[in-house]
Amino acid sequence: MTPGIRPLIAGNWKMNGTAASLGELKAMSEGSFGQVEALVCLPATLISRAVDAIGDAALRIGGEDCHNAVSGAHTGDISAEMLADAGATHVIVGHSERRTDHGESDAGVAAKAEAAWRAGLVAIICIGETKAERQAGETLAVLSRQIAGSVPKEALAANTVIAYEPVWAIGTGLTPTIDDVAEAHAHIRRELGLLLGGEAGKMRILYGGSVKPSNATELLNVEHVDGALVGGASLKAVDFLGIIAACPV
Ligand SMILES: O=C[C@H](O)COP(=O)(O)O
Repeated sequence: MTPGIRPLIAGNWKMNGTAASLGELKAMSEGSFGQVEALVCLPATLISRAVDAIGDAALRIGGEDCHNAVSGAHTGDISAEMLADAGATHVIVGHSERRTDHGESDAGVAAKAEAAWRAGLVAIICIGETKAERQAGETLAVLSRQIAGSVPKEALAANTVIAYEPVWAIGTGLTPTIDDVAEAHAHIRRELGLLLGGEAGKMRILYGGSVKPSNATELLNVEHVDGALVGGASLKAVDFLGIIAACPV
């Protein structure tokens, strides 16, 4: 954790969930968050129903991706303004599954972050190396390149969160060593400093990749790990709330 930064535990339901899942979300919203900010990013089909279901609970609701345009001929896409209209407060951009499945580039991710800000949303910008890149010793260089390309230099701590997700740790049950997490997060903080100056010291850097209640405390205790982006373990209230409870604040 970074002194003075309020931790964020963010769920990402990916392509999971129907109306039948709203009960689980309601149970999450009724949990205890303490000093933690809690967010669940949902498929677009669920956002407005989720916002209605949780009422005035502190749990925030976000989207998983947005187009960079306000509106137009982009079949199947959704704009940041539409997400905001549905009640979202955050949106994930540049998740590795989007970069891989939809060929998203660093420049495209930066444009989506700017679209998020335009709509008043917080952009959660994802970066992370593949297994091949790690094995080739390129992890830090990849992170530098992704930060330079995906994080607009106007980013503020108030409207931007960085999520470091080693691609090989997502949904695999594998996590980097604590030393590797510490090295990556310290590197990200340094690179953000070069790009953003003083804002970098206030910006949240999340770790993502096989976070669960049993490993959350150890990961969140690492310097410069200011929260988590959680996939599989965010689908069940008991697991998600377990991660929040494990947060060392
Ligand atoms: O966005 C979340 C991440 O991709 C992590 O997913 P996971 O917790 O299922 O490994």
